[in-house]
Amino acid sequence: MCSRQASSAHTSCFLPRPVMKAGDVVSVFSDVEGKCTRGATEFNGKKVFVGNGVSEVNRSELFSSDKPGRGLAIRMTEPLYQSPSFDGVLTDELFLQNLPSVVVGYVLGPRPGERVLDMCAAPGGKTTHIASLMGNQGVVVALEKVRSKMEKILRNAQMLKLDCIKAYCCNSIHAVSSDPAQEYTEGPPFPEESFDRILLDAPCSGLGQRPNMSYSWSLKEVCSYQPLQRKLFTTAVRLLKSGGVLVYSTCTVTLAENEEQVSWALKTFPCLTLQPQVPHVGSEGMLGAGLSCEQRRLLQRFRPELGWTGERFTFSLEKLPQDANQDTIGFFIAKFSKR
Ligand SMILES: C[S@@+](CC[C@H](N)C(=O)[O-])C[C@H]1O[C@@H](n2cnc3c(N)ncnc32)[C@H](O)[C@@H]1O
Repeated sequence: MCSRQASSAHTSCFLPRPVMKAGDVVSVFSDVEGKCTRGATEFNGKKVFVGNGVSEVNRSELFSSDKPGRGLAIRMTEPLYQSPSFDGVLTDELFLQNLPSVVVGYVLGPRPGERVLDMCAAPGGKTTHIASLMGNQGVVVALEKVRSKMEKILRNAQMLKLDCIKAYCCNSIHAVSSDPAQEYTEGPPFPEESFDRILLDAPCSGLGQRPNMSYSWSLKEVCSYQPLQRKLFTTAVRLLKSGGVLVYSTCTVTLAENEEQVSWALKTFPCLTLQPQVPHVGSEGMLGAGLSCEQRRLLQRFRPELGWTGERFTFSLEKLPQDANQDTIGFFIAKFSKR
């Protein structure tokens, strides 16, 4: 951040550099490459303006302690992005999610008493939503490859008092047992056809996330997700009961990780059929992956372009504004049933 007073003082040789005090009007920038050192008084690196605000603290309170800063430093008065902060609000009752992620839970349509698998679950936003849609009745198995992230799911489930969630640290590619005699056990690996519903909220290139100040991945990294997603998808199909529902979602915008995956899935697994999604508030799937118009209409794509009109809307799934999909992160949802 930089003090507005400070920037005008830069033009004078005679005034000492003013030090930011509580109550000063300041401009806030994001340090795109993470190169600004703590407490630096000048910075010529890459930065992006995110808005203006008023400092709640003196500069010394921000930088003189050894500990990382906590609490509110700048009260934003002119933020560039309109999203309000829900940090720390009703943490034992709410889990903040973006609109497409909430839609995923409804599209999966879990019912009380069912056995549901969330294959890539941390930090558990969708897991906890699914469990609450089930009224905490049945089982939601949440798998996550990274142990510390899996522990976060457990903490979130505990905080929201959702004890039907069972979380395990597991590479979901290997979550299906190769032993045909294997019986269902609480944790992985599971026998084939173990679950009524499966969510594969796949690891992806994340190009739909916003605000995104910079993107430093190589093309090779972006392209690495398609094969990984196919391995996870193959396991998902094996673990799904006949008559079960599989939802595939990503928070990216590439054809390769979205429509091309659907096209591949329909060819590779003739037992799968695309299903209509309720609610359907996104736009249809993109051209270019060999899907028919009818198939593309069954998909849901959310667009990451800034579409903010300044109007506020009250969230209600029955009455979403027509252009709800224009002010969300980029996201993709496909729903399949298995014969
Ligand atoms: C898109 S995020 C999931 C977000 C989550 N569904 C939610 O709504 O909170 C993908 C997650 O999958 C995990 N992951 C990646 N590869 C995995 C694998 N092979 N098996 C299990 N989890 C994996 C990542 O560590 C990451 O936490």
